Amino acid sequence: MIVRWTGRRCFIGPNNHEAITIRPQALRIIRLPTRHYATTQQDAAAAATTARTRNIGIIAHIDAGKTTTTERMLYYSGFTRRIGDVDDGSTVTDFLPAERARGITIQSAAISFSWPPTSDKQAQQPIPAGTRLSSVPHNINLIDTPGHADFTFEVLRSLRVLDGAVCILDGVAGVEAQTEKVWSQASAYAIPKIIFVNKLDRDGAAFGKTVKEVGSRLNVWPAVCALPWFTEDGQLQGVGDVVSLQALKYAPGGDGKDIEVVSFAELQSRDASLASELKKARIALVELLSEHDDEMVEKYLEADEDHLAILPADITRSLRKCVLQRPQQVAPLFAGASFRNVGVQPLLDAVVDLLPSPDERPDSEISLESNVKCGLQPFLAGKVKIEDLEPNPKGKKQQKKGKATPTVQNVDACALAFKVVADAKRGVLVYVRVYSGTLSRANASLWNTTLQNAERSPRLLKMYANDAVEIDSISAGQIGVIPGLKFARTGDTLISFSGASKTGPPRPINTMQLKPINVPPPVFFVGVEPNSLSEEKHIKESLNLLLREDPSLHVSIDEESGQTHLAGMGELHLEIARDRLVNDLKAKARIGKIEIGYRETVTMASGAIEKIVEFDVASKISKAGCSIQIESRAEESPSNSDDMLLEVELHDNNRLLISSPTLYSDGTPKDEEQAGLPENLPIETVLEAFRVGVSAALSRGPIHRYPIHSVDVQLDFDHAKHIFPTSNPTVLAGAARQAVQAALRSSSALSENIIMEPVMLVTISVDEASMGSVVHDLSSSRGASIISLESADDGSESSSDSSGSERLPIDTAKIYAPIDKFAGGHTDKSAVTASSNTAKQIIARVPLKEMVGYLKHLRSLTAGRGTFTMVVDRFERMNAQRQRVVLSELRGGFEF
Ligand SMILES: Nc1nc2c(ncn2[C@@H]2O[C@H](COP(=O)(O)OP(=O)(O)OP(=O)(O)O)[C@@H](O)[C@H]2O)c(=O)[nH]1
Repeated sequence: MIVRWTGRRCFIGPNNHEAITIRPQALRIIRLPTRHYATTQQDAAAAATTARTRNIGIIAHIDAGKTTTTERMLYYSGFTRRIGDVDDGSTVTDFLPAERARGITIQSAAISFSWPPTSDKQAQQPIPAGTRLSSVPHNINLIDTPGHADFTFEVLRSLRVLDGAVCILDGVAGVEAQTEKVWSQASAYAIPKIIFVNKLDRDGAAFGKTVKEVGSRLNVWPAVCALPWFTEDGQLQGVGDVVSLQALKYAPGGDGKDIEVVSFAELQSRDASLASELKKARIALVELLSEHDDEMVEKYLEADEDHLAILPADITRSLRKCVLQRPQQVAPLFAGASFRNVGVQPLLDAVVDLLPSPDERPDSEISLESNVKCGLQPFLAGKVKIEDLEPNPKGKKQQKKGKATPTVQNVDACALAFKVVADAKRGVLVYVRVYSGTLSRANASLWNTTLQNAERSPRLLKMYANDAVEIDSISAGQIGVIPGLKFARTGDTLISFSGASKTGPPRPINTMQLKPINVPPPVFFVGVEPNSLSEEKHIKESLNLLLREDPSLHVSIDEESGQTHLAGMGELHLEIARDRLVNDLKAKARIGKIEIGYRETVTMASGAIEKIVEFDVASKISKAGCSIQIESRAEESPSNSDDMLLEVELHDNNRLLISSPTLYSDGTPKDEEQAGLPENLPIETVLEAFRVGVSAALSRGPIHRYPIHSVDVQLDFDHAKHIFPTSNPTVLAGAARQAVQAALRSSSALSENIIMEPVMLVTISVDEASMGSVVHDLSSSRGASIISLESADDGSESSSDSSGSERLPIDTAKIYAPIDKFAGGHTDKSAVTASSNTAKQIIARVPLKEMVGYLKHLRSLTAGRGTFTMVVDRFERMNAQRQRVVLSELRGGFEF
């Protein structure tokens, strides 16, 4: 049977008899009712829409083919009329100029399309029981994630909102270092994953070896669902479908829409070797599923123990079940070559058939009052009682027990801003994922629970890469865009609340936050200097925008020198930020050399330093004060004093402890005779102003101007003595800042060896032959401490997953993998295993300074084959000699 995908989708039923055709898809505008006024019918439509939604991401090592595969997905779904090409910069998803210029994905692009192509109406109908999911249209929200290590935060940010992921592997390189890293990050978020082995058209592609590596390096059982189908001379011509027992032959050189479907019977006469391999693969698949799903055992017995007789629909159902198991132990694996347009439609079917819809995902965790955790759904259902939420504030009168949280039913929607982009045409766009309720245009007021401010969102959009369509609402489980927000940053929680006052919803609803993403500390920085004074304002605004887009960047301003530092997680990260600042946001500034972000610390306590300061603002004198003591950070938590009002973690492992002998934690005076705080200064405002002042002072050390690391700051204030009728947040912050600066000067003068350097945890993948020279270089010339040396394929390390349970390594001998006939002579199974055993992994702790420019060096030591990933492990104090060397070198830095 020959099928042509020409904007009409043809589905092949389990027995290859049925063919259903569906009209070509138009850009779909989903109009959903708001939750409040929804009728039962509308609710049913919303539920059907959620069931037909897949929020997925593509994860992989750099250059594995994520963007190339995405372009095919858009093309086959009818979203684009031609296939974009990474190599000539015409892709839909890499739309930033910097991305197109470099051919890499930097900022994840969120994009929606339908698979299979559809009209609006169909997507809101419930799916009849027993129907193959991929035979009815689904709305796929796809987030293309970057593969470069410098953009780990971008990857985490998008993983946070995904319900499932496609992991793309390069069929020549196999499982690479970055793949392992992203895979384990996705596992930590319990994200179900399927695998696509790409680039099987390339010389040296080794499908079987890659399958084995999935088991050994990703510690998951590969369920081989597709096999590459080669011509006799080794050209990739299609794929064998292990589930449906048929083969798909793609027209050579075509756009991948002309597919010949070859039944198993026919295949036996046309290509007996593929037919026989399909049979082996089917047996292996049924055996594997039977080990993880009891129903598959029943189906096997019902089929008279004939692996081939089990219905494809039953196998698909079992695969789906295994994918959704937590922890995931089985990963369905598909094959193809996106660039040659082979194997992408079966992958799209798998996305719909095997990955979960939003309502199949576990409930989201929220935090309230910054330190109480509970599930979002029980909280919104009013099932969480106040006494469960109160963190038992010190010195505070107890709340009445047993009272249900007030007015949770007024929360119309709760959403996470997972990406902020400054679009040249449309201004600032905030990408959100809605976790409960419906964000609606009609209810345009939003409360940002992270920033504690209100914003208006009169318009909502659905993004199709860089095209936007206006919509009325975004319902739970959906991804959409709010244009025009002034403050919201990536990672903020936004809620829509009926009847919110000017100061937002009542407590604790106003503090409710979806689990934030941990931002790793920045380890490189550059100086940013405006070309002229008149440019200062524009540069400040542009930097603010960059920070809203990417919270893994940090900006700090040295009060004394006026110098601005932009800090980031890697050289490429800062290079891209610089491009964005200078080229896209047109900031006229001189950007300095990239330097390592060292830190300063103190080893001697400062003694208490009291400051009372006066500020003259617009001819009005305002006055405030406090007392500060600084010491090296203690391991243990401070003792539970009655005076303690706040304990808060600041950047760089610093901790702030605020105490007052005169106030309760709710701001009322302990002495009832005494006047309380001025009306304009509620306790939250006072504490926040002190926090802001302390953080600002810690961003520059007194000796070397590096940020301060690992100190405890004890701030004491007596409201009768330190807070005046003229006090305001600015002067309170100023008092705290000046007191911290004085305390730092006093203790730094007494401390020694106060510079700390970033030390990285580095994972290097090399082949056995180069391992000796790489280890020697690391330990003799780079001050590394080697943590472990292991074969990357021996599975000698067990891994843990999101549930925290340790999993045993997988025995690769038990993994089914076909023989790689065309992979450079690996013609038998033992060769596959032997070759895969030669990959070695070195894990070491190395100072960042020694890793600058390391990739080039590693390549020269390993004949170009070595790769590595690194993450910040910790900051360590340098010994006196190393500190001297570093300080003497610090005049320089290094050039881009
Ligand atoms: N031969 C062959 N080349 C491919 C295939 N898929 C992708 N490529 C090429 O591999 C290179 C990288 O592809 P991309 O799609 O940009 O990879 P990516 O994973 O998106 O890369 P980043 O965005 O940088 O992370 C490009 O030159 C593609 O043309 C394939 O199936 N076969």
